[in-house]
Amino acid sequence: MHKVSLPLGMRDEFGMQAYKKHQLEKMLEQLLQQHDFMRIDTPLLEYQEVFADFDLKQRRAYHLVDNNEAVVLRPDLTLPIARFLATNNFDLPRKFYYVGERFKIAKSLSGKYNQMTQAGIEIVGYTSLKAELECFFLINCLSRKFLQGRVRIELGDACFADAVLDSLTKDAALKAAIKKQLYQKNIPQYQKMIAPFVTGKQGQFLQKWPRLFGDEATVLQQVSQFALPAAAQLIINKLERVAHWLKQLPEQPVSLDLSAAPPQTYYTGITFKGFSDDISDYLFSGGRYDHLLESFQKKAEPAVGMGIDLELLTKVADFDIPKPKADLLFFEPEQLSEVVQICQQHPNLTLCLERDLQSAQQTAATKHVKLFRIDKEGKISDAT
Ligand SMILES: N[C@@H](Cc1c[nH]c[nH+]1)C(=O)O
Repeated sequence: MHKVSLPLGMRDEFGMQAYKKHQLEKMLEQLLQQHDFMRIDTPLLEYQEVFADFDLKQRRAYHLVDNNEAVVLRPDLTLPIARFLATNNFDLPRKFYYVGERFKIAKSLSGKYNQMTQAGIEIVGYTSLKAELECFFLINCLSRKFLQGRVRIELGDACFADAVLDSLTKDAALKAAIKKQLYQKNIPQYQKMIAPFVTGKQGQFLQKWPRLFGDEATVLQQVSQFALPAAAQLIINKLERVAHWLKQLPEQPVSLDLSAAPPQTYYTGITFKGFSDDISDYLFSGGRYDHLLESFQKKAEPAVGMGIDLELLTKVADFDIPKPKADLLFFEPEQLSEVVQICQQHPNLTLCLERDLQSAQQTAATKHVKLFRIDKEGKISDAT
């Protein structure tokens, strides 16, 4: 007998949950098509090199070998799209979307699956913050449509930490170590590392930094008390402007987090996450990545994108799932041509496969639907 269990982190999807995810995908696709996004499907398997510059937790990717070349099951969908853009001569700017599987070996006992369906968008070729605003506009649409407007948008900036730390030291290793402790909110270690700087100009800010997250107005008020290095202050000004624009969206809570790690190492500007306070993981995550295409081609292209966790959205989305309830058509095998005609005329009929009429009637009663049969003239009559 063969094994019936699945490899760790894998699952079968079926029934209502699978159907709901598919419906959600269709609705999402409709929204994105309406907003002029073009679909891209890239393969599941890519050369390992595609992900190499950005690590992307390669230790947690599925590594395979194809003709002596190292390949991986894609752990991210943005890098394959960057690879795709570098090899196809598209006129830019342009907006793309995708829906597909990504594979990442989850930490053991985390309860997470290793294969997840992710949807996402990539807006390529725009330097303006309007590209970020389109992401927020879409999050807001989806939040109101599926989550009663409960999605909070949290803003950050991938360059903020460096803008602060560059004013303290040139020591790259020290900067990396401070960031690591800050991002992990490992306060005792963080305090130890910033100790040499607390009497300096940024001292008070450094002490407060790990707690600078939460409602945007509160964080902006707190941060306004510090004299930040010029580069960091410019980022704060930008975040303040964006937060102000964002608040024009209906039912849209906004937060700031100045002490979180950027969700991906390829981000170069504003980063954001969308989550609902009653769910621990985030549903949306994205940012600007103006240098990513340089890994694949000579020319850099400005770009902004976001991933949408379709699994989580399926779990928490609240919407009426259209579930057609079809009546049954009982037929004899020699009536197949009549079946075709009748089904064309009555699209709400589905084939009843029971051998005899009595079993068909029982099935119809159990399913609470009507039963029809085909008479000698090829007409349908009620046989419930
Ligand atoms: N690929 C990113 C999301 C994203 C899309 N575009 C830009 N960022 C992620 O999985 O977190």
